[in-house]
Amino acid sequence: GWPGIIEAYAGRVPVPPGARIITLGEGNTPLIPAPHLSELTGCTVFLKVEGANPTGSFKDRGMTVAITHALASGLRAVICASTGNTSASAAAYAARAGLTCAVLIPQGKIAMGKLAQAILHGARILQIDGNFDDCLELARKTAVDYPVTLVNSVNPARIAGQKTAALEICDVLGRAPDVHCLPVGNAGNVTAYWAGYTEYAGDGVIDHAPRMFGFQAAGAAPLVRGEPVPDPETIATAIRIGSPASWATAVKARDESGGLFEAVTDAQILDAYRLLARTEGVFVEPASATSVAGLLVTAADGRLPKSSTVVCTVTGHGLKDPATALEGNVEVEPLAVDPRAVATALELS
Ligand SMILES: Cc1ncc(COP(=O)(O)O)c(/C=C/C(=O)C(=O)O)c1O
Repeated sequence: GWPGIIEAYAGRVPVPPGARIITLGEGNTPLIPAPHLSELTGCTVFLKVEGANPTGSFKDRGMTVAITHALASGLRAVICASTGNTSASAAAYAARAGLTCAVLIPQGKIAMGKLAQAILHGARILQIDGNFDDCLELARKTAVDYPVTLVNSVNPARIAGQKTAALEICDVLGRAPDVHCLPVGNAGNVTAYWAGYTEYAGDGVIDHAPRMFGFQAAGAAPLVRGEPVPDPETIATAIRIGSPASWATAVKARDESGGLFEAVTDAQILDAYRLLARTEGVFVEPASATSVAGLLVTAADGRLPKSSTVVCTVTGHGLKDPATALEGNVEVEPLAVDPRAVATALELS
């Protein structure tokens, strides 16, 4: 069976010699055709469904490596700031490794599914009166002063693990896509994908790397505006980040790939969120739908050439954020108990 990304890509994902590998079988996620999005855009669109990872997001790819290194270092605790998915993943992998996990999250701005994961995995959870950027600053300072390993995506082990999504896409497609769409928050993932694609191009495994199209929520789009956003706001809480830690490498990925960063509105994100679930059968959390919202916008305005082969990474499972799924999307009325009422309500007749 699939051994997890460290073993599957041994030699490309460095771990300390003799280290005990901490894995939950992450990676090897579905790369599925998206016929409806292909029809809408005139492109050949695939979805890289990262919600299929063990804790329901792409973070597991990086966390298996970061926790393997942390365990080998001899330190007994890890720490991370998180909008939710990093903390869920760190908590799971730390639990498996027998390490203590401290997570700093922005008070009141974490989706319930993610909080449930951190709690059940036994993380020590501190809600900070501030945003993600404040949490990250505090986590960084704590890791300097205390014997804890910072496992945010500023940790290179995270990037090394997360690049394997790009490798998998090339291994399955037999080529790189022309364009890769993904949501961008702290910008570790766009950095990691670019690292993976350029590694494979450098090794001659693929002829060319794709153009990287990174999308941010309009209220949290520092890379689009070219300056930090002091008070980022978006319903896509996973990418409610105003000062990406991997700013420089994200800009490098855009420029070297001939790609772009673009902002999409919360309304466009929610439309894509519903469209994905209702036409492609794929339930993702709002931040993940940002990549599809961006695909639709750039296809409509001509920046995405027709007939392109496009991969959209959808980064987290929809179950992470049940509250948003229920908001305004459900007509829940009491129903009479006779079949006629059912048929009428379901418009079966
Ligand atoms: C579902 C989902 N989609 C996209 C992103 C953006 O990735 P990056 O650009 O690499 O940050 C995140 C990020 C989450 C955190 O940053 C965290 O969990 O602390 C996410 O959870």
